[in-house]
Amino acid sequence: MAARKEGECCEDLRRERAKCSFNKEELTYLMDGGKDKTLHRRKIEDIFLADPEFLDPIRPEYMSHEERYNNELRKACHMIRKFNENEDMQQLVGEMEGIRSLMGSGLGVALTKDGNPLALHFVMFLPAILGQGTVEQQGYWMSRAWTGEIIGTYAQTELGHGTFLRGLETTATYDSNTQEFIIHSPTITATKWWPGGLGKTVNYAVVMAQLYTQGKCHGVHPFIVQIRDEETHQSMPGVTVGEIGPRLGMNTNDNGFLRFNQYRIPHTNMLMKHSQVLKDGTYVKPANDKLSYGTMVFVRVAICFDAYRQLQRAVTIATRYSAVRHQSELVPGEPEPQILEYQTQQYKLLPQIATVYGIMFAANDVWNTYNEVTGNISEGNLAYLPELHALSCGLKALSSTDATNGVDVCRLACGGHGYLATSNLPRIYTTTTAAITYEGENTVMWLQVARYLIKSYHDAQKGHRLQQSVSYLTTQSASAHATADLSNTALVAAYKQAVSVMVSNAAAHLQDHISKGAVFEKAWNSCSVYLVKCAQAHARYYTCEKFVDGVNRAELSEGTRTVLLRLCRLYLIYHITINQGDFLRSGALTGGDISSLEKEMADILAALRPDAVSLVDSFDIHDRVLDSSLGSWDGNVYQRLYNEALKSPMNQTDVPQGYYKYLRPLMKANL
Ligand SMILES: CCC/C=C/C(=O)SCCNC(=O)CCNC(=O)[C@H](O)C(C)(C)COP(=O)([O-])OP(=O)([O-])OC[C@H]1O[C@@H](n2cnc3c(N)ncnc32)[C@H](O)[C@@H]1OP(=O)([O-])[O-]
Ligand SMILES: Cc1cc2nc3c(=O)[nH]c(=O)nc-3n(C[C@H](O)[C@H](O)[C@H](O)COP(=O)(O)OP(=O)(O)OC[C@H]3O[C@@H](n4cnc5c(N)ncnc54)[C@H](O)[C@@H]3O)c2cc1C
Repeated sequence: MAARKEGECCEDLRRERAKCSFNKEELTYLMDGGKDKTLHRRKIEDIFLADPEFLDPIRPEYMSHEERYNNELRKACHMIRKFNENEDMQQLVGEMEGIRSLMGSGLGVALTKDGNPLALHFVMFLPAILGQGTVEQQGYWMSRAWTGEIIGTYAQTELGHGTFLRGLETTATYDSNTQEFIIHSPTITATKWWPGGLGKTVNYAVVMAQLYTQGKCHGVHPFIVQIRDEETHQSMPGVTVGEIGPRLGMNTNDNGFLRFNQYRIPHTNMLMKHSQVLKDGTYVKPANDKLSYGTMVFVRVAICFDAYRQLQRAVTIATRYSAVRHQSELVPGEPEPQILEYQTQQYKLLPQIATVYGIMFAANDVWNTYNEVTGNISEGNLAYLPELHALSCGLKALSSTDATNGVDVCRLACGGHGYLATSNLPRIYTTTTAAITYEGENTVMWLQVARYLIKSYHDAQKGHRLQQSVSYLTTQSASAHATADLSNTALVAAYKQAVSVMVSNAAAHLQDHISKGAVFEKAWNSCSVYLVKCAQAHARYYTCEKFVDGVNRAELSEGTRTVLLRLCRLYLIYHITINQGDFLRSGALTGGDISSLEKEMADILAALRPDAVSLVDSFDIHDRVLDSSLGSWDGNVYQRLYNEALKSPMNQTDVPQGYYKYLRPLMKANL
């Protein structure tokens, strides 16, 4: 694939690549999950990227809002048609996992650029049917939805409530006479607001609504609701639906609004895997009333994968650019160095490369936990649901925050050119930062993790056995740092000790407020800034541990292991130095330890510097997926920037219309 590997590259990048100390392909295989998967991914990329239908007539930034939507919808539909019409393709792409990559942060970002109008159909509508529907419901709805005969979204958030699900106002009232549910939006704040694809694309939605039957409310439940006519695509009588207007990014996801006026749907449209309403209106409770939140748990895990893939793209662009860009003087009189020579630039970029691996190892672990726990749930064992909930909230929040901050660091690391749309860093940023808000706003996610930590801490005090991810909360009094040991194992132990002491302090603060007369909830709010810090420290510890385990377990040649161990070590030290107060206050590390680690970090930056470009090359991101004038394989940065500028519609005429209309009358006013 010329754009990825064989193309001529500039002298700077050629020299960088010649310095590589490890086997790049090994790291590519590790990230993909094996050589076969890498070859498979490349084959799919070749097929889809060779298809001219996925090219844009002009840069989307130059199109109107509606033109952009139509352009992405055209490509999204072509993608599905290409997938459906060809059995080989279906086998090649693979089922859910493959189609999600076409829709999302893998190849998807090269095919549809600023949000795919069909994304929610695959990312949430189908998973909601699979996770919340009975076997019969899955059979009926999946066969229609899989081929695109019907297109759906997930409509939960309302104008008035996104975070607080128990506060949702849309109602689904069962009428046993007609065996129908009546879906209704009683207030303006009950209007569904945000669902992707809802604005103009979908004709169905999984609607989350307060279930009323036999005069009693049973909380939020999922219903399949037809929004638009299957023939005319007009909104159904009793349904008002539209698009919510321009957003910071993801503007072609056509996020929408939706209101219901006493709108009737059949009894069979309540998704009844976990709880049921019998035909006579009797309500049958689920084994756990949070099972109806299951679709969100799934997507939170998926977001961790999106997060590191977006960061991979940003750091590939910024690192290659930093090897091509020369600026200032390091030594007076000598040629201007590559900006990658500056230690401060290395400190911006190399921790982002390490973060990609940290999130990847942790995400793989949470994905395995998700599969295990959901398997247990289907066999009636719900014991590990709280741990899965805490892990998925924590990793979703950590990965989306780290990736967003990291993408912005990469943008800033490219100076002025990073601010240009053609660098693609602005779009990567606006896409990544959305994940901080959607699928559970991050502060709220941290507080869910904190709730689990405090509960577990109290359980430990009572002598109960804790679940694996928090088992360290029983050992906080033991000194993790008895010797001057600063090995990886000792540093992970230091992370554990720091969180453990923080959680114990938080529990004491809570108790203090309660002793002074505060009710638990008020005491909780008074401690919530610190509780969020505990949750963040826990998720960081967890990621560090998975990073160390992941490197130890990976089968790698010596050179490749060395470079990955350096990244792992950088990750461990970097987060200790920026949170050193937690380690010092808990006694997990001394000031002397931190000074040694800071010194070591400087050495690691220098040791990793020669491999920087090869490390991002090993992410194996096709130029079309990077879509950046700064980050291409060949490093031909300046010519690309210039060529892209020439394509601006403003440059198709020498003198703009505005000159004659506004500027000239002003400039010539006194003549
Ligand atoms: C591409 C993507 C596009 C975007 C799509 C979207 O954004 S879609 C829209 C995305 N929208 C969002 O993501 C909305 C975010 N908001 C929410 O998810 C919830 O309202 C909440 C979790 C914040 C609180 O919920 P609440 O007020 O009902 O609960 P509570 O705080 O009173 O806790 C009670 C107990 O329940 C437990 N528990 C809670 N959740 C789960 C779970 N999933 N599983 C298991 N357990 C769970 C909790 O741990 C606690 O246990 P404890 O301690 O008693 O043993
Ligand atoms: C790009 C995008 C796509 C989306 N797609 C969908 C979709 O497809 N389907 C769908 O249903 N929804 C979707 N959403 C909605 C999204 O899930 C919600 O916006 C999100 O859950 C946050 O809820 P909110 O907007 O009500 O924020 P709020 O809860 O109002 O948050 C505002 C502030 O209040 C704080 N806050 C709120 N509650 C608490 C608390 N208990 N403790 C401490 N602080 C608190 C938050 O931390 C935040 O700082 C999307 C949103 C975006 C931005």
